[in-house]
Amino acid sequence: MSLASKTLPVLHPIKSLPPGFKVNGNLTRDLMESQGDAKLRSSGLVGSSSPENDALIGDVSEESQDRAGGTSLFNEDLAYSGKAVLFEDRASIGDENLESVPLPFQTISVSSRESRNFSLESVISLPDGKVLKVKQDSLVSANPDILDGVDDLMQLSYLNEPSILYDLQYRYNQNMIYTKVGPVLVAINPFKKVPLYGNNYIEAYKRKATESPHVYAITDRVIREQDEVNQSIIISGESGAGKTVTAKIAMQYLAALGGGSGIEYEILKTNPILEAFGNAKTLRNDNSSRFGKLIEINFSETGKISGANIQTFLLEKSRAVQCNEGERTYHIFYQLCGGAPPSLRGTKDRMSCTMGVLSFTRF
Ligand SMILES: Nc1ncnc2c1ncn2[C@@H]1O[C@H](COP(=O)(O)OP(=O)(O)OP(=O)(O)O)[C@@H](O)[C@H]1O
Repeated sequence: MSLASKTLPVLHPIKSLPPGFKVNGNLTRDLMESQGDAKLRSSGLVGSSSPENDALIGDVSEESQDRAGGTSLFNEDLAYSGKAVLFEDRASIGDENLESVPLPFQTISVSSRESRNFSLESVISLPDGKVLKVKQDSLVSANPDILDGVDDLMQLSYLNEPSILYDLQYRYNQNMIYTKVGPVLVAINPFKKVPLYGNNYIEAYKRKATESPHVYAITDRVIREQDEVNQSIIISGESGAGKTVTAKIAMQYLAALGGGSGIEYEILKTNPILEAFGNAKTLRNDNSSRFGKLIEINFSETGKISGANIQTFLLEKSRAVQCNEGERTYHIFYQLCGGAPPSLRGTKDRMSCTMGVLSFTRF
């Protein structure tokens, strides 16, 4: 039977789920991958599965249907209607090819039905016109359009994995690689030059002319609050996430604000030396730090940098003598060989061993 031949009932948007509604469980990644991946993800309509949810979602559907009689309840806020999640119970529509079925609405919408094995299914119409059929217990709430690209994820009405990914991607597409989650800063590695750094930006954050999330903003707060108590910035992430670059950006801001004594340049100049002995090319990162680093920067009472202490630990020592296919040992070995006169290059093996011992004693 063709769905097009049916008269679809009017669908009413709801701007939030009934009070007391909870979504438990984890994102069903499989579902996203199998059901139109990015498009479904970008709709924010992907989610969790649990027996409780089955019951709860059943309740939602019924309650939504009850509410559908009173449309004024749902039309009160236009801002929420652009990307509304619609629930509607209707008769079975069989296994027809839903991809080709035109539906009479533009927004993301959901209709549900009970299949033979009693698990609820939903039909979702994406903004680009695609129609998908998914298990209803795999859906979570989408946020309204006005929350697209918020700079603090805490502002989202529905904080779930698809909503977070959608917001981060939305911002990333506009070169906004930084997003706040309360006091935490999330950075997406752009792997390209983004116009977010340099003196103009440093000045803007110094004068508080902008409040966009940024490493500069975090560092600025650290400088201002260190009068009261010592401050720390912890940078974490997987290999290649951008920790080293982020630390350098923070240090540049510290140098720009707390500079004057000249020590700031000495601190910045330690980076190439440490990286020569402790960084190497890996399959994930051409300049991977193979050691941990704790940098302490001291400020005088006048707010100027007065000294620094850099501790390194957990160097991956085995890399000095062996590494995986496609990876390299520490940069220093190649730099020394590259700069050595031809007469010395013939003794490369001996030089590598010597430098290996040197790097062990340094760390
Ligand atoms: N803010 C950024 N802008 C542009 N490119 C960046 C930025 N952050 C990181 N990158 C790119 O990503 C690469 C990897 O970053 P980085 O070395 O800082 O990662 P990491 O987290 O320190 O990795 P590892 O743990 O392996 O040392 C950099 O060499 C650079 O090309």
